Amino acid sequence: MALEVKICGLSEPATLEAAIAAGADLVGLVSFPKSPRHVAPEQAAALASIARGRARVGLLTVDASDDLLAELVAAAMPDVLQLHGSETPERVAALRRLFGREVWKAVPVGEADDLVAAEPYWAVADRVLFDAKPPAGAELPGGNGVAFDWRLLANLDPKRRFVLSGGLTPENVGEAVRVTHAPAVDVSSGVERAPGVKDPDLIVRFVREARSAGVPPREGPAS
Ligand SMILES: O=C(O)c1ccccc1NCC(=O)[C@H](O)[C@H](O)COP(=O)(O)O
Repeated sequence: MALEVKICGLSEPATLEAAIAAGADLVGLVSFPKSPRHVAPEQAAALASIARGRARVGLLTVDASDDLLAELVAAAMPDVLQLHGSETPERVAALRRLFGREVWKAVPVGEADDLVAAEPYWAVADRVLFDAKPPAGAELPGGNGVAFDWRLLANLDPKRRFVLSGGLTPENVGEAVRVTHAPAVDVSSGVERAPGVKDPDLIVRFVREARSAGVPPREGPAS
C-alpha cells in the first residue's frame, strides 16, 4: 500500500488544482470561521466539484453541529469528515452512521500519555490523525505548523491506520515517514507562504519528498 498524501486547508481553485496536479491523494477543506483557511459551504461545494474524481475530498470541522455538518455534506459531498474538536468516540460513531462517510478523528499529541487518548477511537474512526498539541493560547486546535516528537509513534501496532500531521514540511516529511512508517501524511502550514496562502511550489516539493521517502508504510487493514 502506497503512502497517502493529503494537502489540507485549500481555499482557492488555483492551489487546489496545484495540489491535484502534484499528485495529492486527498485535498482538505476547512470549515472553522476562526481559521485563515475557512471556506463557507458554497466555496466548499465549488472546490469539491473541481476535485471530484481526481482526488478524495476531506472536510475538516471542529465540534460542528449535526445541522452544520448536514449543510456542508450536502454542499461538498466530501469523502472524508475530519473531526478536529473534542468529539467523543460515541459522537464519531454516530456521525459515521449518520453521514455514511469515512471519519477521521484528530488526536493531539505532546507526550507518550497522549496516545492513550487515541485508544477508544481506533474502533470507531476510519483513521486516527495524530497532530501536535496546539501551543498555549493558540486560536486554532490544529493547523499551527507545530510538530511533535515522531518517535512517540515508532512502536504503534503496525495494523493501526493512522495519519501523521503537525508541522510537516518539504524538508522534514521524509524523516517523519522514516521514523513513524506512517501510511498517510497531512500538511497545511508547511506548504504556505503566509497563513492561509498555499504555495504551489511548496506543494509540489512536499508531495515529491513524501513519496521519495522510500519507506514501506505500515501494512494492515484499517483499525
Ligand atoms: O488548518 C486550520 O486552520 C485548522 C483549523 C482548525 C482545526 C484544524 C485545522 N487544521 C488542521 C490541519 O490542517 C492538519 O490536519 C494538521 O493539523 C496539520 O496542520 P499543520 O501543522 O499546519 O501542517
